[in-house]
Amino acid sequence: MTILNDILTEKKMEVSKLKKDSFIKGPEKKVPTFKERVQQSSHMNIIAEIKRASPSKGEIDLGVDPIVRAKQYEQLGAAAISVLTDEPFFKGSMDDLRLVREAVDIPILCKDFIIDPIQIDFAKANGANIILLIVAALSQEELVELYQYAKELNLEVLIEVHNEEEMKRALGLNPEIIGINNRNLKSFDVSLATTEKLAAMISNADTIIVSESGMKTKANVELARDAGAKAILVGETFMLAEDLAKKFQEFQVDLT
Ligand SMILES: O=C(O)c1ccccc1NCC(=O)[C@H](O)[C@H](O)COP(=O)(O)O
Repeated sequence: MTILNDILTEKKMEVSKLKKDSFIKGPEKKVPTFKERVQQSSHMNIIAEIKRASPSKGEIDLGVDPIVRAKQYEQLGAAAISVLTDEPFFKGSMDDLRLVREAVDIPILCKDFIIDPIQIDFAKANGANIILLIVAALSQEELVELYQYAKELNLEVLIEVHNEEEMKRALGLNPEIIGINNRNLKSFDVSLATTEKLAAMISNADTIIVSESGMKTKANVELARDAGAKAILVGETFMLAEDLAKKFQEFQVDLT
């Protein structure tokens, strides 16, 4: 059993309890799209994550105030904010996402393990602008169905891959945004070589490549940039940074 199997087992139970009619929909906020933010930026676009805990690290910052943290990320120039909404493995919640939505005016990624359209409705009702679809968690049929459903709802979709086979499946959708996750879901090892190897498979220059996980140093970010990434997704390093502003500045490398 991999951690993904464990997470998906939990997720199926969670989904069975979600009821569409019971969602309390917050007021919709008009914010720029992530794609627009990337197109207008000449430096590395940062998706800064609110991450209380993780399977690989355990507790990171259980008591983080999502409103304070989101405002800091926005002020420091984040292109988007990722909110981990999974509770059992990451100690996040949809309440976190809703609070962040009220606090900031930049796009928000609902970082969860989506296996059913009802989760997309739930994410949208709580203010998400971008949803994550993890290729490893879905059959191709499910991936296509969920992708199309999210697009119909005017959501942006970050399609996440870990290896060549998943990249081929993702490319079949001709997606606008592809996330290459550098963390091996079995071993939790992180290797930026994953971004180098998989980014080389993308021939469409308009596809926005997001290099995810394991960004610790400026050299890591430059390597991702040189491989073709226009954006990075950073959790742990920001959550544990002693000087968040300095770390942010270090990661906003020039893209030109
Ligand atoms: O972070 C984990 O331990 C993890 C384990 C299993 C599935 C997903 C996991 N993380 C989700 C993410 O993709 C990361 O939170 C995100 O890319 C940021 O990573 P990092 O900067 O290394 O915290």
